[in-house]
Amino acid sequence: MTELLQLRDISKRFGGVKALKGIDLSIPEGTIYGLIGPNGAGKTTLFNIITGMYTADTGTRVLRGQALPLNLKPYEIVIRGIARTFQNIRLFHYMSALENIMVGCHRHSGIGLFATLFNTANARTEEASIRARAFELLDYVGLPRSCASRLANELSYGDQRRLEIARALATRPSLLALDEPAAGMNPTETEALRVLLTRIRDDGITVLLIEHDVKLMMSLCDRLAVLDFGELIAEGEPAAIRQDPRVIAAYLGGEA
Ligand SMILES: Nc1ncnc2c1ncn2[C@@H]1O[C@H](COP(=O)(O)OP(=O)(O)OP(=O)(O)O)[C@@H](O)[C@H]1O
Repeated sequence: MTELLQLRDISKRFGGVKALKGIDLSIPEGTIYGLIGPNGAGKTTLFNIITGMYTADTGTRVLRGQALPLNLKPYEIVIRGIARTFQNIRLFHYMSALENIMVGCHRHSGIGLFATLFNTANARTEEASIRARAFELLDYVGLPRSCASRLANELSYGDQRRLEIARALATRPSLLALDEPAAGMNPTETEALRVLLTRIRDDGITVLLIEHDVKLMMSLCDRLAVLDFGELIAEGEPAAIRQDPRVIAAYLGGEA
């Protein structure tokens, strides 16, 4: 399996708290990869380092063989191919669903300020192709066309989560990073999420997620990394993780 993202010796300290202690991790291309562990284990910190929200104190990140310097800003990480969603949905609430997706598509737009301001023929053609791509993504994540013109904050919770995924996909990432995507979802929405994430993986986009729903993670993920007190205590396929004594002691208890 080809490695998409390699992390080496990633550490992060907040004052006296060692949130991450020299994490080595490789995410293989074409997998759904899960981060699990008890509260305070360091999952969010690692996720935020991968997506550029936090700067690690030590370590290296390599995406498809290209170094991602630790001081890159979140938007620079997006440009290099890692897009994310947030635990607390962060859509542009007073823009339509379609416009939210179009914002993501603009990262690939080659049209400059002059063309945009003067609405040149090139700008109009580009705008039309961005709109068409946004409609494709709306369909892809399973949102009905009737959602396109509705304000993002008028959509149901599950649909807003789908819209966030569509906006992230619009940046054409090689790694889609999802922070607790099933939080607050009902069982029907969770099942639909599982189908969508499997499809995204099958279409060639690697998926990284943090999620507290252990049953979902065990059945959805191809591989899991387990953190505890800032250390990686286990890594592998769910079947092996479920039986790992350290994981059972630290996290799974009777849940596996
Ligand atoms: N911004 C911060 N400032 C200070 N301490 C922090 C900060 N972020 C995280 N920590 C501390 O770092 C440790 C790891 O926290 P982190 O949020 O990464 O864990 P987590 O595994 O995501 O937990 P949870 O499942 O509860 O979200 C904890 O001790 C936490 O209190």
